[in-house]
Amino acid sequence: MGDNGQVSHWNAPVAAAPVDADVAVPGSKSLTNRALVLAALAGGPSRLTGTLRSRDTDLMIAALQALGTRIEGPDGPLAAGDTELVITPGELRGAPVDCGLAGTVMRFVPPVAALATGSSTFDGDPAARVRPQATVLDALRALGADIEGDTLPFTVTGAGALKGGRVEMDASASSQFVSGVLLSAARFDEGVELVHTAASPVPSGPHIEMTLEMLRESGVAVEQPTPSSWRVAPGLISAVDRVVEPDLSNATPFLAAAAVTGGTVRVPHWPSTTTQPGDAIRGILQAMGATVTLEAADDGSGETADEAGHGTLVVVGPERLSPVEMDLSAIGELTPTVAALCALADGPSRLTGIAHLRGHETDRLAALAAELGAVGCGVTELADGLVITPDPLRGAPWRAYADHRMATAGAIIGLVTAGVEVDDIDSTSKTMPGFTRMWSDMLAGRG
Ligand SMILES: O=C(O)C1=C[C@@H](OP(=O)(O)O)[C@@H](O)[C@H](O)C1
Ligand SMILES: C=C(OP(=O)(O)O)C(=O)O
Repeated sequence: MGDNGQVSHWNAPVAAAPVDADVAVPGSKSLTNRALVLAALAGGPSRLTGTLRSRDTDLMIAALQALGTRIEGPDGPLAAGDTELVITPGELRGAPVDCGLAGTVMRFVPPVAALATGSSTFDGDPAARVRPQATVLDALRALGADIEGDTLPFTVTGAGALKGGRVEMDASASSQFVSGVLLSAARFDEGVELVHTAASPVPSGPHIEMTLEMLRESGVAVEQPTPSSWRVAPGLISAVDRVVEPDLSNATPFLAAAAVTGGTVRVPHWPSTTTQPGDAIRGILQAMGATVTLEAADDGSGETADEAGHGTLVVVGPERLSPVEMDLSAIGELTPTVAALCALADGPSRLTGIAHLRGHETDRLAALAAELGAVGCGVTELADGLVITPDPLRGAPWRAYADHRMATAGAIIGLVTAGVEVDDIDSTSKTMPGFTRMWSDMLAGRG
């Protein structure tokens, strides 16, 4: 659903020819929302450049503003399109928080509210009320917080400080439980020692790496004594200015467009090293037969992508896509794009390790099975994944379930299947409000 509560139908356009386009994608959701939290907890003002402005990041901005943080544009009060932000921490006070459907707001802001003075009531979209939440609230309770409720809506009543210390949790349902606690932990009196108790690793490992890397950039002492435990020392979170990388997960539908039409898509400013899981699309597309290269930026500097720290990612689609067998546990966010690619491959694919996707914006395994099935693809739902057996596809309504990545998966299928009608394309505003314009620009070859 869009911000205005309207559901917007969209006839996914068919590519009349192989795509050939340059596609610049906006900033990363995950980097933006971590940077905002760290800036709100820091010892002084920070500047954020390349900020993603979308529903999820605007909800994070609104939450932190309500809790007492000043967030402004480069020339004063924050305007809707500003991507350069000046963030000045303030005394934290309780306030109502709208999480929308944003996992990062639901899981990263409660620890901040526990450090505030007064009550913060959290709520969100109907679909957010069924997303896993209790793990992070139980951890905060064990660390000294006063919290009523286990799912949205819930109330955190802060006393201006939190004791902290050692806490155990089973974070199998979401890495965001770990990231949420770690991001605020330097401000707890005793810091934190956090232990994940399940035998299998926390999913979405790169997102935890992202948290650790950004904490270190902010001068926070963080250690990982074992693969499933983390220690954050109490201390100052330094104010740092950051430039947000493009959102590589949001680049994947466009790169998939090159792959499924046998065309070419170039994405500029692709980082040569990154903690973003979206970077893994390079290897996936290669395994499926595409040609993938990170070229030096065409900026006259003469530097290689490695020297410059970024380049232009070029994907050239193959004649036929090869099927894949993959454990996607570390990069679950890419599943809807990868599943759409698999539906267009020339043999059965098996995607596993992604049981936690059942707690994403929707149960993505059930949703992908239903929608790929509706357009004629053979799909078997596993407890932790999907077996996708391609068959000739036909047009049909494609339900997005308020999930931005389900909507973009429908767009990929629609490139090569006439009559795919996405019921709620506005759901893409969660992380990419300009999606339909970017998609038609890509099809028109406008970079
Ligand atoms: O920390 C983050 O920014 C995210 C972590 C992942 O969550 P899960 O571990 O719940 O999959 C990912 O899927 C989500 O889109 C963003
Ligand atoms: C799982 C996702 O989002 P969230 O941050 O809301 O968990 C996602 O964007 O794929």
